[in-house]
Amino acid sequence: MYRKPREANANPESTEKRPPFADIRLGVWRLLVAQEPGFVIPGLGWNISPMKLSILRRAFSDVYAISTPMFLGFILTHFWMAIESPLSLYFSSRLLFYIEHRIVGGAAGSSPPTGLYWATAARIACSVLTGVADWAGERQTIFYGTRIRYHFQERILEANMKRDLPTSQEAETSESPDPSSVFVCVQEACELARSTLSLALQLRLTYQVLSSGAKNAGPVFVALCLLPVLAPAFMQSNLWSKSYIVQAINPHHVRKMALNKLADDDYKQEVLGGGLSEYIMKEYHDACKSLGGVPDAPAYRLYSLSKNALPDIFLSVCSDLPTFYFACLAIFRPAQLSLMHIAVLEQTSMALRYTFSLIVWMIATLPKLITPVESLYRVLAIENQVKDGEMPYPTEGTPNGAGMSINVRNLSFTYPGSKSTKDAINNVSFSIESGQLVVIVGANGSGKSTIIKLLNRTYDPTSGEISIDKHSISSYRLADLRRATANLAQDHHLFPLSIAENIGLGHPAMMADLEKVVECAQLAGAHGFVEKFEEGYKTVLEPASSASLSFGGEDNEDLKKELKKIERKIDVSGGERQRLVASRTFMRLISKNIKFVTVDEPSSALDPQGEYDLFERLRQARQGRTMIFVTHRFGHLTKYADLIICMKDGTVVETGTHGELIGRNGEYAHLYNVQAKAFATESR
Ligand SMILES: Nc1ncnc2c1ncn2[C@@H]1O[C@H](COP(=O)(O)OP(=O)(O)OP(=O)(O)O)[C@@H](O)[C@H]1O
Repeated sequence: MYRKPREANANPESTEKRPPFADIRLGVWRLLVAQEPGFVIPGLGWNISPMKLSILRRAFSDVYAISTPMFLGFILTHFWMAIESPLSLYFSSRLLFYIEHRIVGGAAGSSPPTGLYWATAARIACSVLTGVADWAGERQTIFYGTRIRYHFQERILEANMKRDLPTSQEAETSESPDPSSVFVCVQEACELARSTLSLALQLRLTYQVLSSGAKNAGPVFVALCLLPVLAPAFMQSNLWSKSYIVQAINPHHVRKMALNKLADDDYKQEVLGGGLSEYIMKEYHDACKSLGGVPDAPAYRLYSLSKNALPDIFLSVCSDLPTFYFACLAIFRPAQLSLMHIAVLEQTSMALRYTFSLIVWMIATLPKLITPVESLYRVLAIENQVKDGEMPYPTEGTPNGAGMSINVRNLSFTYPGSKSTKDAINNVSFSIESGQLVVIVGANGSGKSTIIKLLNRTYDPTSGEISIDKHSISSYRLADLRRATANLAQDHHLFPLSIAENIGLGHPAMMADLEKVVECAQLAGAHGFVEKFEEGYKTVLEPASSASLSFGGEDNEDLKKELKKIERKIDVSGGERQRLVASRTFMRLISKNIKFVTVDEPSSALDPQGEYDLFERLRQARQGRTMIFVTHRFGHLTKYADLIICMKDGTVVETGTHGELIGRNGEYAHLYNVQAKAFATESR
């Protein structure tokens, strides 16, 4: 059954504090309506706090700083639009006054008064200036708006680019700020100011014009014009200015929705294959029956449903009150009314109501428009969790071509927000000398990738210390460390750029050297398939979407086909993708700055030969650099390793060379034998 809005305390235990939201049941819905802090005008939804005002001030100062001349032009246009309506009204009333005087006064033979010419010229000038202001306003919205959007797009991109991974994973940074929000908000605030000024001038003028005829008619008329706009705010509940969550809680409705979804293509195979249609239809029918007519109309409509027709009748009559009032004046005080008064009444009653409703609407929406601006500024100000050091890397005196030496002591780490009760790695210690080849082995989840992430300073450890060339990793400048590191990871991505750029970005300084790019693609085994593309190395594999179909074009088959053609993407297999990413790493290895290379299982989709070749070529490209491999298929690598780190459940259980660890017959020997056995079985 439909139930009237009933507001309940969302948090029954707290009796002193205001609950953060009202909990309301409506039809099949549960509504959680935020009780927002700040100054609220009842019924109008005006809710603005000093914090929001300071954001608005900052938005204005930014918009002003982006282009002062454009800002001044923008303000001027709005100022004209504010005074235009009352000015036009004033000149219209003067014009009518002279027209009436001439027609009714019977002055047909005499020459017209100069005031008539002036009023006509002024009225025409107003119209011309309004045309100019409309044209300028439109251009300002597009060009000034675009300039402001570009400015904030760039700042957002810059902030996102600099943000480190742990900070990016915080909920606050996952919101995507809207670069248009600042201009939209400033525009709305200007329009609010403009409408308020316009309303004040309109009221003043109406009051003056009408009071000059019928005594006291001005204030009464104005009050009657505004009443129909104000009354609904106090008489009708609505959700349009409120923040709320709508949740379907009626179990029969929820089941109906779930069953309805089973018609989607995703479930086709199971539903058709399993012959489930009959069961689904029966259950759907039962759910509808159990719902028993409880309305599922949108919650906002149920919320504003009145108990009886009285408010609607009152509001309807209210909108005719100004006309009734003038009818009364015409009956009881006909001498005080003129043609001019009637014309002004006609024009102003509509204009006043429109401007006032606009203001009511804008004061309710402005705080909502400030919210995205607030979140934009918040996102721009977020500081990285991984703090930058000050020491340059490599330090003075480090021999050219020497790899990084690494010392790890009592390292522990838990991922931020992890629900696990165990550390990802716990009390890990090991040392790697400059130029060593290291292989980290261990079962799934044993902490191998986590170690790589800590060595690359993607995260900072929870406790323990990492030293690079005898100094704490956190004392070095992050940009220097990144410049000295090449990292080929398992979660690799292609950029929505050309293949040449995708590879060249490994070493941007040499990006223009296509020969080097091709050489690197050959090393990673990517050249063969890249050659086959029509556009070769210029091919863009994952282009950013650039076309869209208009709403009206949905039923135009030719347009739809054309869109498909435009959007057609060239795809590659998972293994080919891995080869392209590996090509980028070979490109990076050209740089003499690289002193540390990490290779974390980048070969899951490669065929055995591809994987073998990749590891061999990476190993050969080492040239004195320190290199760490993480891989499950380590048989062909560990025999070359200077150090094998064997991990289990987040701890290092063994370290040594292949021979030493096999001799120890522990965890490494166990993993190695499992692989060898599987291989022997496969080859039999
Ligand atoms: N982003 C993350 N958030 C929370 N926990 C994580 C995250 N990444 C990894 N873990 C957890 O940390 C532990 C170590 O994971 P890690 O990825 O380092 O293991 P691994 O040895 O590299 O595993 P695999 O061989 O499967 O790649 C695991 O228990 C894993 O569930």
